[in-house]
Amino acid sequence: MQKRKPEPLTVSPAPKRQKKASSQRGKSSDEKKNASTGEKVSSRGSGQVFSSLFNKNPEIPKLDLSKVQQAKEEIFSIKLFTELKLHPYMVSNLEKEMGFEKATTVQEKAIPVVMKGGDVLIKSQTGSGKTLSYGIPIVQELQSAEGKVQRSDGVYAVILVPTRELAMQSFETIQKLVKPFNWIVPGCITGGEKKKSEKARLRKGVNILVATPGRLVDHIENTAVLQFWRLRWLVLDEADRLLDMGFEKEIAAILNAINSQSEGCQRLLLSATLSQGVERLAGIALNNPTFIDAAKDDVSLPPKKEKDDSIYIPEEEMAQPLVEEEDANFTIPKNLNQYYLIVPSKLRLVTLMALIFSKCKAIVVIFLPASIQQHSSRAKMLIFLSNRDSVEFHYTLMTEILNSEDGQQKASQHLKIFRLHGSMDQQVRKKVYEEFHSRKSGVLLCTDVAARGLDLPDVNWIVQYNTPGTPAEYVHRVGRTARVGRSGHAVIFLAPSEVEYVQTLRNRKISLEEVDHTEILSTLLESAPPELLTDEVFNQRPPKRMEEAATRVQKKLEDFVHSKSDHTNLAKKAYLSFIRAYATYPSSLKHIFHIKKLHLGHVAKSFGLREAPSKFKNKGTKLSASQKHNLQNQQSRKSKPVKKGAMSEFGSGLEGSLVKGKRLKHLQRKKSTKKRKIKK
Ligand SMILES: Nc1ncnc2c1ncn2[C@@H]1O[C@H](COP(=O)(O)OP(=O)(O)OP(=O)(O)O)[C@@H](O)[C@H]1O
Repeated sequence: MQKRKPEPLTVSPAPKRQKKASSQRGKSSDEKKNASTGEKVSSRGSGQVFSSLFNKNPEIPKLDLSKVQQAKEEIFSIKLFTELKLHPYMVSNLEKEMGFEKATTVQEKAIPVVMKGGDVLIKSQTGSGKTLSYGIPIVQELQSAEGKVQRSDGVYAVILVPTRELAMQSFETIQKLVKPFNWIVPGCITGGEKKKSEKARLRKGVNILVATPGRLVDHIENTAVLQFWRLRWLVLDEADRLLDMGFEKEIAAILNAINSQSEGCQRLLLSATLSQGVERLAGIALNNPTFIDAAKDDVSLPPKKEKDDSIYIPEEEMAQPLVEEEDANFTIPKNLNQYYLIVPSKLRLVTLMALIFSKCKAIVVIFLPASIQQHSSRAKMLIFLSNRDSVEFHYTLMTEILNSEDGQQKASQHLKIFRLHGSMDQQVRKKVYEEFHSRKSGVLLCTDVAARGLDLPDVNWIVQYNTPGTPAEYVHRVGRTARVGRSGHAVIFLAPSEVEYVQTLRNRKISLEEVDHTEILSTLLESAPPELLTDEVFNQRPPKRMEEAATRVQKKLEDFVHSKSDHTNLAKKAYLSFIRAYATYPSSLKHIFHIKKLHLGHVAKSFGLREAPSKFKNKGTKLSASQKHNLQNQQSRKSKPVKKGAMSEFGSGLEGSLVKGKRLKHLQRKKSTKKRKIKK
């Protein structure tokens, strides 16, 4: 049977304006008709009056936007790896073991430049093969070094990445690359793993070290065997993220430790959203770097800057947030279809459920012998949420709603839900990631811990249920699909007060098509699980209209939230975290994402709550002085760098304090004694 691709969201003309529902005044207390749907809704059953979803919603603004011409970047070059002057074993490994014959554009441009030496900044779209663009030259150089590399030599290359999952992924790629040169030993150290076993591996010797910043600082401070005398490469993958708020102290400590020991290594900074802001670091840590933009033909040599890389980097110098350049254009994968949904807050949750059911429901599960059973092409979906509490709430809601009492998934569902965020136990995080990575379908509810770098095969839908902080993070999130030339879809949910974000993206040459949220809701009629559409309050008659179906599903969700105090507390916690996260948008986006533009009662409904929790309860959208004070406190706390010991969202395990002055002086003293260079 022909595999069906999940059809893209239906793209419809700009949405019809919402009809203002007539008031329901004068109705009897327990029998009300939903004015716009005619649906009889009563307070029987759940003991609560269930307010209508479809009245008193803000107008849906009509956007007449012309398409913008997105920046183009050809993924593949015409160059074969055989033409890049690589060791024959390297080429056959790439071809036979990894299945790659042709270099991607960024690999063709970067590999020769990196092999020449000198610092390099590499900008190329998500999913374009940047890992190999630094991995191949490093392994190529190490395997050809005179005086064969010994494990006991220690670290020749450090590869820094912002998350544990990305560290594991990059480490696995390096492991594949060194297969023909098994005397070169790679290693990986990340927060959450056992420090003792990492120490043991470092003691035995690691030549290419992949690490998350927090854990590397920890070992710099506490593992004497970790030395940088022979370091030849320092790679910052997702460099703009590593140099942004939250990692600046660790990066400063790492650079100082390296500068105090190594004779000056080659620095490589990569990201799909590398902006000129990173040059600021270049002024401190890079030596006249070459700038490679895979979307451009030329390779630019920035102006000469004399600098002494033995300069100690004062931590405060690193503490300034990188300013995203207003005019930085980002390249979006060619085969990525991007949409936006303008959804009133009251309808947000039920619209999300409708999207999940319609994209991930079992299309047709063909009952054939397992050997030839085809996977029906249900979507494999990432859903980005603004914080861990929201992930936990939606995960609990969806898994329980879709599972029968005995925990078995209802036959009609075949919908596997996963969750991933920085507060999870590392072993659980690893198991969840590996299982989701291996599946053909399913839904991963996640925070931005999954936004960058992860190469998750078969992901074909990205749903941004909460808007990311910056356009750069938007680019990385949607970049989890449509990788290396494949196709994919991405949709972002926007409240009517947030539609200006579409223009913010357009200013970066990112063009989205509008989808009418009522069309998504209409899919409930055929794809919502039947048990969500009928119950004792609503008669068993299946709903005939979208509004009826949406009302019934929302009621089920609210009944679940109010059925147990644990559920209600989870929802309240998620609601409060959402409000707090909302207060932390960067100042450049504050005019779009401002708490006073939200109707908190409607926002509460999107967490299945029948009224806004008292802490932020208000009739209109104005916050009381104390609430404003609370939010401003939250905001100032959030904008400060992550405190030592605090768990950053990327779970980088900031347990270790930073490299102390005395340790650094000890390292510097040792610099003059022991130095040995690998001759080329
Ligand atoms: N030359 C190549 N030919 C085909 N596939 C490749 C090639 N090089 C890398 N890939 C594959 O492309 C995918 C994306 O690679 P990689 O994760 O390095 O991209 P990236 O540019 O680092 O993405 P991101 O910006 O999201 O971190 C991986 O599955 C990788 O195995």
